[in-house]
Amino acid sequence: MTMTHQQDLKGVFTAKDLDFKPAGKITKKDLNTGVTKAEYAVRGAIPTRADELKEELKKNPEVLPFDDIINANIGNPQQLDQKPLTFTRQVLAILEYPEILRVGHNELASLNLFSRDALERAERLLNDIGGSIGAYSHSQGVPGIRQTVADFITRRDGGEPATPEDIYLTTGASSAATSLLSLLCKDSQTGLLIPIPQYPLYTASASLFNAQVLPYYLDEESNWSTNSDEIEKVVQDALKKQIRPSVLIVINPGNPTGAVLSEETIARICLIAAKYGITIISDEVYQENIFNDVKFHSMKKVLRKLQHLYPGKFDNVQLASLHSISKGFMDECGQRGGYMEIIGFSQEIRDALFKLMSISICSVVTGQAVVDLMVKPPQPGDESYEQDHDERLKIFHEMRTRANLLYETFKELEGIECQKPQGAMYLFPRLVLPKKALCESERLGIEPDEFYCTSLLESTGICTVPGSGFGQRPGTYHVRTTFLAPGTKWIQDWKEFHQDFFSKYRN
Ligand SMILES: Cc1ncc(COP(=O)(O)O)c(C=O)c1O
Repeated sequence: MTMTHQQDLKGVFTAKDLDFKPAGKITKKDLNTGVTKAEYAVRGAIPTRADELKEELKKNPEVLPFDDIINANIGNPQQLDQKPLTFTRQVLAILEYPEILRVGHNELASLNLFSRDALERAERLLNDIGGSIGAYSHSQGVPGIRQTVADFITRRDGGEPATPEDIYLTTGASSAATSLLSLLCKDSQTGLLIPIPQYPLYTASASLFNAQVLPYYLDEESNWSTNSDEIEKVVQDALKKQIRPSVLIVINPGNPTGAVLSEETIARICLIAAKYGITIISDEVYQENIFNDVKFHSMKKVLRKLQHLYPGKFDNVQLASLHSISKGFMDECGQRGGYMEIIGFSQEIRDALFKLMSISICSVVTGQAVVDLMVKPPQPGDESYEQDHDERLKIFHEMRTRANLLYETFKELEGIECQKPQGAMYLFPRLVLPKKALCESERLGIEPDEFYCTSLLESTGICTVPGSGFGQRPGTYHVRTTFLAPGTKWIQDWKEFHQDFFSKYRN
């Protein structure tokens, strides 16, 4: 503030006005306890330490036993040098600066900077959006983009129709999930059935919205499968304790497990939802990340099949399914885009959801455009098709090769047991740690898997997340790693670390 400005306020208060002791600052105790209780390990203590080490590497590289931090803690492929799809970025460049179009299609195409189909898509999107990505859109999202999403879902689900009225474009799947949960968590007796292990967005949201977590455990021995009998038992136990099992969260393909649900398992999940009136949130953000001859079945497709097969029985099932531009082949995590499809809800619930979504006006409009590009990539015959197809194939092969290499490496090692990769971007191996390592972690006052992950980070720069951040059966320990980091040296470094760790702590 300049002197003149300070002087403007001189004399505004009397001495009596200023005769008070300044009040203190707010403290943690004044906050929403839901926020204080919530935990999100993907960006927790170990990644925070990795950030400190990254700074240390810049200042004193010689004091650390590694040259780089490998961020295997979060599914963030472009942070790890994955190239964005060219078609996506060409369209976005024009959306950001439509003046480029004034140069003319032929001239732009001859520069080899923009393909003709990118120019056409950008024009169509600008038209649908209403001219500028800098303007708010409809609260459900741009109608033309919702139509593209509905067409995609219809194709994906073998012709089962989807409509733009059921689609919301969202600022990523996270915001779709938190909006839905803020609507559905009525009070502290609301129960959320959450798979364990799970992506911690869901337990953190349960804390934020003061709901009860009703954990259902996935079966590690059968490649982290979902057991519907286990879910039904959790439902019945909750009811006995006067907790309403209101929402069933399914993550398919799973994070952190990578497990992909069979059609039969999905049908059994729908049966529980139909029987007990539980809303399903099906998080399907990894639907394109499928490896090793496994097939993805959407919750919506299976539900529709059941509705045709057993008229009347499944008509009241309420489902919200989520998708995101952060995963698959787009991997545009930073652009923040996604969609949810809501089906089976009554008009009054749809109205309430619309009101809730309209409070935050609309989702990021460039993110909405990327959703359009995700669900409608270049097709054979389009100028970009070959290049786009090759770029996708490269991403797919690199991820699958590294997933399999990491899995094979873990298989060779003692004290680490890993299920075969099926989908998503992660492996979640179990650590069977020697007693001496357990004692050492106890002495340090940390969980054994946290001890392992911390030691891995400090020795190699590889940043992972301990299983405790995702939930695990008591007495078991895991580590979650992505298989996104480029190259294979880090896998070799991990192997050597693991062997040294076991030599040091072997009983
Ligand atoms: C299962 C799952 N759902 C949702 C998200 C968040 O997605 P978005 O970036 O679209 O918010 C993630 C991110 O890793 C995830 O693993």
